[in-house]
Amino acid sequence: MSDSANDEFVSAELGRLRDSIDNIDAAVIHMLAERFKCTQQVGHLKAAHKLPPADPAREARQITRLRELAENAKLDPAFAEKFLNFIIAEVIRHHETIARA
Ligand SMILES: C=C(O[C@@H]1C=C(C(=O)O)C=C[C@H]1O)C(=O)O
Repeated sequence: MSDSANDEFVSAELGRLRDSIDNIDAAVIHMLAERFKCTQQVGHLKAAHKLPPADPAREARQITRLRELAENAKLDPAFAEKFLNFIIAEVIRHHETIARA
């Protein structure tokens, strides 16, 4: 293959893969937005019934489940756990804000 044909192939492949990455990123954002809509409702329910913002037992069950899902999907389970903990920390922050309001 000539250099210029090779450059064209590489740039078409990069474009094709980046189009998929952009679609996946959009799906992740939409799914996260839906998740936060649910967790906001949980926050209001907890505040109305004087329940604590965090539920460590529930979190432990989610982490076990997500690590297993990650392993089956060939995703690093440590990364999956860090990602879930990052999201949960933000949810708990929201719940604390709702409880104070
Ligand atoms: C959403 C909840 O509140 C918190 C946030 C969680 C989450 O984002 O998944 C899980 C447990 C709680 O610490 C819940 O209790 O279900």
